[in-house]
Parts: sequence; structure tokens; C-alpha cells
Amino acid sequence: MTLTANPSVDRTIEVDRLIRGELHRATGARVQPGGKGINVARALVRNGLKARAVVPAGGADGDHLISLLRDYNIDVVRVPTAEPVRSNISVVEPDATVTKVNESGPHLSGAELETLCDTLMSHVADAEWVVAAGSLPPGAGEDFYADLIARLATTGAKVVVDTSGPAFRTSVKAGPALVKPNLDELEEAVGRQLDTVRDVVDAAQELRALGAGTVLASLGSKGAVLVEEAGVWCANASAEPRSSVGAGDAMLAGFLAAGGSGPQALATAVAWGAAAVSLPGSTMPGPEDVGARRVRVDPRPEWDEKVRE
Ligand SMILES: Nc1ncnc2c1ncn2[C@@H]1O[C@H](COP(=O)(O)OP(=O)(O)OP(=O)(O)O)[C@@H](O)[C@H]1O
Ligand SMILES: O=P(O)(O)OC[C@@]1(O)O[C@H](CO)[C@@H](O)[C@@H]1O
Repeated sequence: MTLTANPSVDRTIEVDRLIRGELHRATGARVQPGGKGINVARALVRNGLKARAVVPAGGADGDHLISLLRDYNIDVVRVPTAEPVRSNISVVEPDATVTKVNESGPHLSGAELETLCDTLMSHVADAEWVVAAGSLPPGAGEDFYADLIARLATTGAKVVVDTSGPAFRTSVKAGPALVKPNLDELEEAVGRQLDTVRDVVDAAQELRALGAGTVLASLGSKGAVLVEEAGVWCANASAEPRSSVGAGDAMLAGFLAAGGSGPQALATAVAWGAAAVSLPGSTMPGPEDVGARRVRVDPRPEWDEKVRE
């Protein structure tokens, strides 16, 4: 089950070359349902698994988002809101450079946020995992995910958090089973620059000491690092990048689909991530895209390897 507190209608526009201040004629365009939790649900369903997505959605743009999600066969639970769903725009160039503009999103009232949490709680009974992912909408406090983790502790569900800024660090302290920061988010959470695999593992251990069970850190083309109770592993898979939007969400979905712990799940995660980055827009990969992608898993990490691209 996924919660996307600040979903979007994602618009991807392809151009030959982006030049600030110029008129561009698009060479391609697509509209897809967006937001990190929604993307995780799309990736799971694309691979034959079940996923329910809880989504606050208002206005005509909200209607549009819900109808797009139904086209993808997602089991959607809509929570109506007064203000409309946002649109996020990605401009993609042929070398896969993405320029992204995300709106801040609709303001959700206290009552709407409460209904969102109550709705999630009333649909959680059969969920093994609850993925709370993406930015928070204006109106939600930085402890929104932390409060949710506390409420979910009374259920059997394991909580995954993938968010950024102060809400990320606050949610880590509430003890989620798993967090999926990218390099920037991990750096922000520990308050320092991370240059090597050793730095990433140390930062991940710091998050585990704060309260996170497992840390799955995504490192773009450098793959991912998994730090859990049982050990530390690094993995990567090569890709011909086309659009990185949603690659982290596909990576997380692959990890959960393969059991949510250990090196085999990490290998599946980076295979899904590499497949996603090879597809246009925020298209989630299916089995034919993941295929027999070659994945390298290092049981002994190269501690001094650089993690910046
Ligand atoms: N150029 C690339 N080549 C191979 N794999 C890639 C590449 N870029 C990304 N990936 C895969 O996708 C995963 C996620 O990438 P990244 O760290 O950019 O996630 P992210 O910033 O969370 O992305 P998003 O927020 O758009 O979903 C990586 O862990 C890796 O497995
Ligand atoms: O603004 P947020 O919530 O941080 O991120 C939203 C977003 O950029 O994340 C997804 C890719 O991971 C996109 O579908 C969506 O547009």
C-alpha cells in the first residue's frame, strides 16, 4: 500500500536542446500520474503485483489524475480535497538531462490531513508494507510521517519512508522499517557532504542509530547501497539513460517486490532502477524491460569508491 500525500500530474516534454528564454518546439510529450508513492504502486502493478494507492486529489486535475491511475489498474483510494492536484513538469533532452519544475502543491486543511490518515488506517489491514513517499503538501507539518509511523505501529504493517528535508529526519526518529534516501537527501539528513561508499555507509548507520531499521540509499548511475542489520552490500547495473524521473521509485518497488531485505532484493532493486532510467518520462518498467539485466552485487564494498557521478 502506498501513500502519496502530494501527488501530481507529471508532464514530460522532450526538446532537442533547452535554452533559457527561448521558444522550444517539443519533439515529444507525455502525461503520467505522478508522485513517489504512486510510482511505486505503478511499478508493482506493472510487474503483476497488487498495490493500493491512497491519494488526496481535488479539482478537475484530481479527476484527471484518478482516471490516469485507473488506466494503470491501480487500486486507488481517493481522498477529496478543496484545492486541486499539482502539475510537475520535466523537460528532457536527448542526452537524458532532466530539468524538473515541481509545484508546491495544494494546501491541505487540518481536517483533510486527518481524513487522509484515517482513510489510510482504514485500508491497511492486509498490507505488509506501507510506503509513505514524496514531499508533504503545504499545510502538513514536518512530523506528518512520524505521526503516521506511530499510528501504524499498532498494525502489522512495515513502514517505508522516502521523503526529503526536515520531514525525512523527523520520520527517521519515529522508527520506520526502511528509508530510501538518494545521495542529496542522505547528505541533508546527516548535515555533511558524502564522497565515498564509506561515507554513505557511515551516514546510513547514523540513520539506523536514530531509528531507521534499514537504509537503502540510491546513488544514480552508481547504483545503490543497502545497510541493514544483517550487513552492507553495494550493487549497480548499467543502463542507457533516457529519463531518470521515477527511477528511485522503481528501484524501491523492485526491492519490496523481492522481499525487502538482503542482497537478492538489492539486485532486483537496481535492475528495476536501471530499467526505469532507460525508459521515457516516468514510465515504470515491466518484466520485459528488466529482462536479464546484468547486475553486480559487491559483498565486500569498495570503501573508497567515489559516489558522485
Ligand atoms: N545512469 C544510470 N545508470 C544505471 N542505473 C541508474 C542510472 N540512474 C539511476 N539508476 C538507477 O536508479 C536508481 C535510482 O536513481 P536515483 O538515485 O537518481 O534516484 P532518485 O533521486 O530517488 O530518483 P527519483 O526521485 O526521480 O525517483 C539507482 O539506485 C540506480 O539503480
Ligand atoms: O515533489 P516531490 O513529491 O518530492 O516529488 C515528486 C516527483 O518529482 O517525484 C516523482 C519521481 O520520483 C515524480 O513522479 C514527481 O513529479
